[in-house]
Amino acid sequence: MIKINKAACIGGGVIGGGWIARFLLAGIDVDVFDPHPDARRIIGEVLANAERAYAMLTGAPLPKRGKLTFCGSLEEAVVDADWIQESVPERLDLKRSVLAQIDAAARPDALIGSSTSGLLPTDLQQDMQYPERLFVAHPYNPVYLLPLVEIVGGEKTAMATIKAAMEKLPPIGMKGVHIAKEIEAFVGDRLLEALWREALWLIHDDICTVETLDDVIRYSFGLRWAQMGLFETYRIAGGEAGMRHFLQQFGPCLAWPWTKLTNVVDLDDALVEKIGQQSDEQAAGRSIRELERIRDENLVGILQALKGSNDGKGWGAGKLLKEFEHSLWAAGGKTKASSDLSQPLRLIETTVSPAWVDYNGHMTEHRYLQVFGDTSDALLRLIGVDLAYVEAGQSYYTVETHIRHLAQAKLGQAIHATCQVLSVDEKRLQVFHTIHDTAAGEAIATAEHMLVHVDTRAGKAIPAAAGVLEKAGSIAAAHAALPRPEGAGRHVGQKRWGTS
Ligand SMILES: NC(=O)C1=CN([C@@H]2O[C@H](COP(=O)(O)OP(=O)(O)OC[C@H]3O[C@@H](n4cnc5c(N)ncnc54)[C@H](O)[C@@H]3O)[C@@H](O)[C@H]2O)C=CC1
Ligand SMILES: C[N+](C)(C)CC(=O)CC(=O)[O-]
Repeated sequence: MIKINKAACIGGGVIGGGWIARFLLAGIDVDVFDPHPDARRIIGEVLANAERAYAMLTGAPLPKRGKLTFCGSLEEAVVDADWIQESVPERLDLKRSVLAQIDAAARPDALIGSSTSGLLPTDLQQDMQYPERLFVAHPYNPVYLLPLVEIVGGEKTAMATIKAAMEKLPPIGMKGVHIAKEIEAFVGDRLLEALWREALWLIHDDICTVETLDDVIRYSFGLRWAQMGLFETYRIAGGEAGMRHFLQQFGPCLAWPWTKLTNVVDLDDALVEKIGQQSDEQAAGRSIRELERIRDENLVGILQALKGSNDGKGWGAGKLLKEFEHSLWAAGGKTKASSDLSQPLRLIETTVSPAWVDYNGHMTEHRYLQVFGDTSDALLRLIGVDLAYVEAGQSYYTVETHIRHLAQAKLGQAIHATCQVLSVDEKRLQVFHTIHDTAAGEAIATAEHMLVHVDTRAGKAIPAAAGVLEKAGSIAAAHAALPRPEGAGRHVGQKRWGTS
């Protein structure tokens, strides 16, 4: 994969801030220029929310966060970047002059993406000396969670630029779609604008309030659209007769006066105030950052559900997340545990995600096994059982587990897991893991596992490779000096009634 080495973000508002978080969390250094006096605070808050979301999104080993530098000038920010993302306000004159400035200061081979929601790249590249490297990279808010980027070239954009831009998105967890012809608002915003236009008329005409309108979306087709688009959904809606039948049945309605799509509502003061008031009521006092956190939790839950769909192969944005995690394991999966073997190894740091919480309001039991499983995986990578080892046909399988629940883990709580290796021989690895409350340090749960080394193709136990045994053996030898964990070797016991 062709990676971005250094990014520059010009404009760090809603969208620029999202790009900054996306790059930094993918391990890329980012230089930022935004003259807004509160730029550092705003970007800091967006980044904090993004980090919170990523802690819930994935247990895969994220690279070390990139370095964030605020620059005093645009020129300073772009000078050594290989991807420059312009996200200044949506005004053609402003964008043109900013892009000309970027063009003059950037490396000749730098890619220059514009976040514009609808301006034509041909218009944006007018004042550039090297317009062949300019393209639209239109993202969706929040940029750090939603993977799509519409890539649109202008008349002077080189095909090599489009190709390079498309290739650089998967390593940061994003999906580029190349829009074949430039058109104002591209594809996504054309669709959103049609919906928005209609929505504004429905509020204007007092057909419903903003809350009712939003309920209509989020309780119905909004749920559908996260996993299948318009056409796949309508194919199913055509029943066994499929898409052709659907078009025959519902196509004629398009000629009926069901929409006001071609009329533009007058956003006069009265309508702005009406929508503003209804929106304030709907928000019920929640701040934008609070709303962002709720949105992010929901998006994380949806992405995780999609990752597990389709017989575990993943579906849509969930499949992309699965592939992204696979690349993270392959690249950074070499667990960086402390070399201090005089303590149990601290292997997993995570946060209790909303999708992990059950009807009792705390982390549900199978998620403990997930964290313990991740801890075993981290240990395995540490001793050399990485993706290459597994793909070559050998691995460890867990054959026995005993979990104890000692305290509760609540939503959003930071937790970490440690591992003490109890014993190792040619085929077996016995480990004792503990999940801790990171703030208080107390143990929340423990798990003892027996793992057996297998030939995965033959499906039988075989000795592990010499290098693996050597690494596991040295950890086990050091851990033998530690006190045997309280709870090791326990089974599920039951006191008899009436005995003390
Ligand atoms: N807000 C959204 O939902 C989406 C916006 N976009 C596009 O992203 C771009 C930015 O929009 P937002 O982030 O929403 O706007 P915003 O108003 O939140 O942020 C714009 C930022 O640009 C900064 N800025 C202004 N002049 C500048 C200059 N000369 N150099 C550097 N920084 C400068 C401002 O201080 C501000 O922080 C627009 O082109 C917009 O169409 C794209 C997708 C979604
Ligand atoms: C409102 N908007 C046109 C700026 C929206 C977008 O461009 C995409 C999005 O995130 O909805």
